[in-house]
Amino acid sequence: MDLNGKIAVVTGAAMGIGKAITEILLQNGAKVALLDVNETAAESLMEALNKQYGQERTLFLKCNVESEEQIKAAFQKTTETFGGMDILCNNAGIMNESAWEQAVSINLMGVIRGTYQALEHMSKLNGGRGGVIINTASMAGISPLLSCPVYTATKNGVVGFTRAMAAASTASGYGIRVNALCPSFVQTELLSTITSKMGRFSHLVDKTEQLVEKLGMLSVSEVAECFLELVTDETKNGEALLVIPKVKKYATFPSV
Ligand SMILES: NC(=O)C1=CN([C@@H]2O[C@H](COP(=O)(O)OP(=O)(O)OC[C@H]3O[C@@H](n4cnc5c(N)ncnc54)[C@H](O)[C@@H]3O)[C@@H](O)[C@H]2O)C=CC1
Ligand SMILES: CCCCCC(=O)CC\C=C/C=C/C=C/[C@@H](O)[C@@H](O)CCCC(=O)O
Repeated sequence: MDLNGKIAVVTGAAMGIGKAITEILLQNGAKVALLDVNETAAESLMEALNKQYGQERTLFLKCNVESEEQIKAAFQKTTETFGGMDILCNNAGIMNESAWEQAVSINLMGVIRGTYQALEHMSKLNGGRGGVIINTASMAGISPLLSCPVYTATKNGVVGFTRAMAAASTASGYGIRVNALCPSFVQTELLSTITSKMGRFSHLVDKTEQLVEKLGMLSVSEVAECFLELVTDETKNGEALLVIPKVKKYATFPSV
């Protein structure tokens, strides 16, 4: 898929991995709607992006992925402004084992809400052009993180939802590919604040820090490069791409 002139929506776009994904989309010629709850971070990012790429290439929309209404309104505004929707990255996520219901609502239900609303604009069955949806899962969606059982569950859910939606899309003729991005630890604010968010598993923080030490840390741009591969390679559908420092590998699952 050639990204030039394509229209993309990224959730959780103001910081971290979402910001890097937004930047790589812009570098490759796409227009991007940035959705986020953090207006302050988004506004300073928008100022920089407008200078670099021009005001007509980006749009910030305040949107909490916990709200179906807000997602619906944001996608409608994107379509009205740019003339359609070709790419969705469901990226917004948190790690908080204390506020675990909110983690499920953002990390898993937010991906489902985003995907279902996107079908209204992207599915060929609804007059859309088709396209691609990339869900930011995690390595924890394939291999469990003992300090974060709920986070692990949400990311396993995202991988399962991605694989089933890809098959449903093919069988239904939506014309949409659906893939999951599964990075190991990435240098972002989410990772730098984990110690205060492990709730009842705080005593296991050392084990996670040892794992970070052992696996190493990815930069957001390394993750964005892998996102780009999943978007542009039209042979990829229903894939979970595992990204670890110096390792990039498509996950395999037992077939029954
Ligand atoms: N940092 C890491 O080590 C890894 C992160 N991930 C996943 O990558 C995604 C992005 O994480 P990071 O960039 O690390 O986090 P981050 O905390 O740096 O950025 C997350 C962004 O999402 C936004 N956000 C949070 N809740 C939201 C909501 N309800 N609605 C809309 N926007 C919301 C935040 O305002 C922020 O701009 C998450 O899904 C995370 O689980 C996956 C693997 C590793
Ligand atoms: C602490 C929450 C941070 C959330 C950010 C992420 O999504 C990062 C997830 C990254 C990696 C997960 C790896 C899990 C690995 C384990 O299942 C296991 O393979 C490790 C074995 C133990 C060891 O080798 O020490």
